[in-house]
Amino acid sequence: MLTSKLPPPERRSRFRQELASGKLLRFPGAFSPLVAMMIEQHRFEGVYISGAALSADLGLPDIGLTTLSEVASRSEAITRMINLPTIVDLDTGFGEPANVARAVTTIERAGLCGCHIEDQLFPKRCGHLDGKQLVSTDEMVRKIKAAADAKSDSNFLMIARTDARGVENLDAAIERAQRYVDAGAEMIFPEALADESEFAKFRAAIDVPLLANMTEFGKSQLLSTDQLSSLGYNVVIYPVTTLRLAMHAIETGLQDLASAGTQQGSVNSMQTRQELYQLLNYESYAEIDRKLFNFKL
Ligand SMILES: C[C@](O)(C(=O)O)[C@H](CC(=O)O)C(=O)O
Ligand SMILES: [Mg+2]
Repeated sequence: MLTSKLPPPERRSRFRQELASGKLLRFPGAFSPLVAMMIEQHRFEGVYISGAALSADLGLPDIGLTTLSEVASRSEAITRMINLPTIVDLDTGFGEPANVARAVTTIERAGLCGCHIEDQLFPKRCGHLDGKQLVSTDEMVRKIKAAADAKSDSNFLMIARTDARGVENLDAAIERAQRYVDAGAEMIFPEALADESEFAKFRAAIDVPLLANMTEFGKSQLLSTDQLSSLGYNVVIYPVTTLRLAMHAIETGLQDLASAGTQQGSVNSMQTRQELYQLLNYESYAEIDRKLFNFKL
């Protein structure tokens, strides 16, 4: 109720333990605190805060237009309402190594368990589009070092994403990832790998935990949790899935309302009032009022 009672250091150390278990941890993306609460209700292991979903929610394309303050405040609002670990997408880190350091500090203070930065040249693109450009390996290494030094909780997870598979090739992506690990990245996010064999090659070459991005309508084959577990991946994100589901449902409902002149035909597809109140834990808020109004000196 109101806010999570789990202090961030405790949440991060629990997350580290889960990660060490070797079990694949599933992180669907949440574009709002309410969606994050539903992800928790459905017993997923964590929540991902996607740059693509966050910018789309603001009506903007995912080309690096959002500010650190916007990302931090949304991340904090989402993290506050759940006990699950949250990981956020910091795009290219909002600038040079010093900006990356400030971004990591800000996000850590917002209570998150980890973040990723990517090796694209600003302005960035969705990792599954053509025409991306990369910064040099040395430049990215400097950003990773700055990020690793900026952490104050050693359990805050620093993830490096490489977009090199789509720009150069798989070997170049592996080479970059190895350099990023040497620079202090504790997990690697290999963006836009094509299929199972590429996921397997990446796993064989890299010693730290790996994150798989199962975004729809992109360049990667959609692999199941069973496939990703047997491939040895540690975290899987479904970054824009909830937003795409919601937007499609909203569109269908609005079309129905416009054509029929009533939403009656869509009521059975809606979350009910009771379901919403349960998710919000409404009853325990009502309890505050009851206690106060029955209070006697
Ligand atoms: C993971 C990602 O960076 C995101 O912002 O969620 C995107 C997802 C997408 O656009 O589908 C990406 O893969 O670049
Ligand atoms: Mg992104």
